Amino acid sequence: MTHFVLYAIGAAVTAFAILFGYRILLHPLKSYPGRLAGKLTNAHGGYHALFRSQHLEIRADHLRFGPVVRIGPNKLVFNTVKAIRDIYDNDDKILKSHVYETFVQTPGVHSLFDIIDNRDHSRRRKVVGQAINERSMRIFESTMVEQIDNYIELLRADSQNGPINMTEGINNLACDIVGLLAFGYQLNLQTETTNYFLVEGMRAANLIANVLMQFYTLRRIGLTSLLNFMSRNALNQYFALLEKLITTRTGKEIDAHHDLYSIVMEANKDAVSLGDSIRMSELWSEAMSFFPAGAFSTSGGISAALFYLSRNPKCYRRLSEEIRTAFSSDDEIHSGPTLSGCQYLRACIDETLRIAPPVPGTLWREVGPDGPAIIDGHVVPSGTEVGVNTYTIHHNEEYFPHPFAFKPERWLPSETPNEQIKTALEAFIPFSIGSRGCAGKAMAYLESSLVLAKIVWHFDFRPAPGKLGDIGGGTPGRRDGRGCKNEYQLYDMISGAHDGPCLVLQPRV
Ligand code: HEM
Repeated sequence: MTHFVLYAIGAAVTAFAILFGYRILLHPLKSYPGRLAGKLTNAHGGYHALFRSQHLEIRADHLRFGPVVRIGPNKLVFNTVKAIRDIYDNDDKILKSHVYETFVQTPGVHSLFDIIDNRDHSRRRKVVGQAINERSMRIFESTMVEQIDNYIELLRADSQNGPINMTEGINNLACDIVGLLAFGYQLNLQTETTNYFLVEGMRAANLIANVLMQFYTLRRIGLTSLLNFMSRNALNQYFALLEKLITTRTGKEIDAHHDLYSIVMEANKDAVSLGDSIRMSELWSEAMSFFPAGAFSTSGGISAALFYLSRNPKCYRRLSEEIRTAFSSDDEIHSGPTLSGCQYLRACIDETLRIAPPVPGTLWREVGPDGPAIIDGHVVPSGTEVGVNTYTIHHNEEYFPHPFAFKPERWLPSETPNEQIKTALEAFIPFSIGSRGCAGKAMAYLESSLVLAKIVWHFDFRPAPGKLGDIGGGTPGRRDGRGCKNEYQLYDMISGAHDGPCLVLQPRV
């Protein structure tokens, strides 16, 4: 028995020595710079994903090693605009990485986000995209505004009780909106705690999914099944709610709401073949994916905008003046020429999405079987995972001078030379680009614009006094990329988790 154990240990040590030796000395990516731990194993990325700090690590790696870094045995990250185009706008050679399989709960049931095959994806996107494109938003806007108005009234009441940490309320608002869009269902997260477990569960699931994406071997060896078993009570609660959402919705007429269900059911009627229609299981998996994709991201952007506005009085004053001049009453705040004419508002939103991208990580792609692919002049073999880290490129001085300064003016043609704006736009990828870029961009801008315009119209606000006012910023003295008091901290778990800002709000009307 003892001999057997010794042989097993010896065999394992030898196997690892051979594997690590290969990865360092013979691997096709051997000449790329990077940390030794990353070159040896993806556990390195998994570790940083667990601490939600991979975006900070990757930025530090680029500062140390240059524009191309090997951060996993088979992974390269780039930090140039050329690489953005070569990776994310190159469907012939580059696919979504296999690590997106992490999101597939039931084999064969995909959502838009995790379909790997480009043709399958394109078919699905044509249908699902209809629920969140500009046209759909024109119909859905009144439902969205109703939720935002509830939020403003709750804020008004809460503002009497002292400073408010804005993160939770905005997150609940965004989830309530997505619940209505995805299922035509009123989750009431803003006013009740009954369904709150859904948000907490999805946050935990996001963290786990990100760790598994970075260290995919854990999924291969069955960790997902183990985690599902360990969290079976939470999962049962989740499935019970899902069933309720589904039965409530399917119990109503198709056109009872303008939501994903009505849009998909209508599209299915027109489907030429069975392959073109969306199965029920796929529809509901799609609907659930709207929460992390559409709610956590949008709420992250809005919270970050409030953080930066509250700390940059000049920007805050300029935005208030713009909004309060453009709209003489709350009722006037809706989509249309006046809202889209609020250029400073749009500049504030874009500057927030740059400085605190709600999806701050690296969106992994994989060089497909028709490789190699040429990425920023590098010949990258098939099977290699490649990406650009959004947080890092958004803080690359070459494209964004003074990258840690909140400067909405950098997006205004009246104040910044066209050439500089063009350069910035090429490196600006909060929604990613290409065929796999965000399908909900129109919704994200509409929701962010309405929420921010309404908050600024209804309230004066400033950071809470004392320690509360520091919530959301970094901690001076920290040397891990979180040392800046005036930088909104992102905790990368696909969509970035965040906290604060904590504000004192004073109703104006
Ligand atoms: C500020 C808010 C938002 C940001 C920063 C954002 C960002 C992104 C990014 C970076 C991707 C690409 C993900 C990848 O390649 O893995 C993406 C995809 C996606 N987003 Fe958004 N998003 C936002 C809001 C929304 C909203 C409101 C929705 C509506 C439900 C939405 C729905 C989607 C969907 C369905 C995809 C998958 C698209 C595809 O693969 O075809 N997003 N988003």
